Amino acid sequence: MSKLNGLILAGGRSTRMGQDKSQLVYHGKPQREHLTDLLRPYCSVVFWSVNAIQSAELLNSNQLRIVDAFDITSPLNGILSAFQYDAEAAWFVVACDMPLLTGQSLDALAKGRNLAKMATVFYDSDGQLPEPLLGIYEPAFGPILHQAVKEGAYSPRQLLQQNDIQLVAAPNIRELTNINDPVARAKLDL
Ligand SMILES: Nc1nc2c(ncn2[C@@H]2O[C@H](COP(=O)(O)OP(=O)(O)OP(=O)(O)O)[C@@H](O)[C@H]2O)c(=O)[nH]1
Repeated sequence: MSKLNGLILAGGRSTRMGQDKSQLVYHGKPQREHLTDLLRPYCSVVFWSVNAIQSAELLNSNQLRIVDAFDITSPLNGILSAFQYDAEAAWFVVACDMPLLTGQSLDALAKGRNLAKMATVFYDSDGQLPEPLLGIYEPAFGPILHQAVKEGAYSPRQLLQQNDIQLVAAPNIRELTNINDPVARAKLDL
């Protein structure tokens, strides 16, 4: 079995929130740190997937990070850069903007993992489509992703729909809620 690395997707522009979503505090520490703690039991190492600006801000920190290596603004940049960093690892990917996430969901994904498929992900809240930004991506997904990005296909959901993946029912679909703007954040009971 290939080693499983963690990847916190933190490199988005957070335009709607107006501040870096990965640094918002919901559980006593910045979300990117909180998620690192949650992922650690499943992974040999956990990296933050960051853009160039964030990476420069972290210059004096020893935080493990992978800087976006491609000229696109998309979560796929982060995942592809991770495969470029280590093509033989599998990557347990978690978006930084799911503050309700707990180990319950991560456990369900880890237990539902199918090594013969390219990825193991949950159905999204409609129970129909795959939720791409929380999942385990096997090494076989790397070349597929590379090709897709080369062709300008940047929709992670579409990419999953076109490939052989393992879909798992989320134990608590609420945990997959994205919080993208201050209004949604204010409504959260955390
Ligand atoms: N590494 C990396 N992560 C990204 C990139 N774009 C989005 N993400 C991450 O993917 C997840 C979902 O991001 P979105 O909500 O689609 O985009 P966003 O840039 O964070 O927010 P908006 O600017 O408001 O759309 C978050 O965890 C982001 O940090 C990117 O270009 N690089």
